Amino acid sequence: ILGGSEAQPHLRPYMASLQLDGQHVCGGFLIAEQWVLSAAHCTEETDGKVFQVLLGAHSLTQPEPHKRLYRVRAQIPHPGSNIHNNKDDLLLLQLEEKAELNAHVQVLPFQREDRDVAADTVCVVAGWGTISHSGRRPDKLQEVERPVISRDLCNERTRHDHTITHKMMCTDSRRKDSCKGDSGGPLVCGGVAEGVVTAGSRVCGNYKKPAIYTRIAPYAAWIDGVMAAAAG
Ligand SMILES: NCc1cccc(NC(=O)c2cccc3[nH]c(C(N)=O)cc23)c1
Repeated sequence: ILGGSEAQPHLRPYMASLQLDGQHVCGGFLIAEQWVLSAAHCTEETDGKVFQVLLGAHSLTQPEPHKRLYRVRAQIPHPGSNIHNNKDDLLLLQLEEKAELNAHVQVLPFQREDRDVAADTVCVVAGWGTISHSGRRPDKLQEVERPVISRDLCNERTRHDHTITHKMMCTDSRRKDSCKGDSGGPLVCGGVAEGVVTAGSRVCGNYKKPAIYTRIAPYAAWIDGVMAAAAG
């Protein structure tokens, strides 16, 4: 997160850190007791290794009550996701067991009504991604408020040049922005997850390249279907 501030500890108890060998790789968030939603691009460069999911954390390194690393039973990328574009950039992770819910570990509801969030709506994005252009990584969860911008503005030739579909949304990226390692985290508007951070053009903090999020509502049926099928 560029230009943000340290989150109030455990005020975002849905936040997950997707880790490999104890290293934070991507964000994610708890959508059900045994399920985390993140971004499919997060599995690139992991050469087939399975993530572990850290829940209940504020600091990545310090011991904290209710902080717990969960093994992942299954990682299910959206079938339409691919390495060449940002389409369908969603990843479902089934935890080995149900997460123990408490004040520090909670589910975040996601938007099910497929209607665009109005431009200028101020939303919040949080994560343990880089906090500087030089790639400095934080120990503690960061957050930043960002206004939604219209798809038309985001699709302008000098911005994302008509690559933003109705299943994506954008926020202004002038100075304050999501960045490397924030992918997979939720864009929260009015207490509801409306989008999932996607790396998009990978650029951070440049107003000419607004941040891109995968809208969740268009995928509600896919998410429900995967969870129901796995429940058996
Ligand atoms: N503001 C939008 C936004 C949201 C989330 C992430 C990103 N930017 C990256 O993720 C990124 C940035 C720089 C070099 C990079 N190399 C790689 C990589 N996978 O090799 C990713 C990146 C941007």
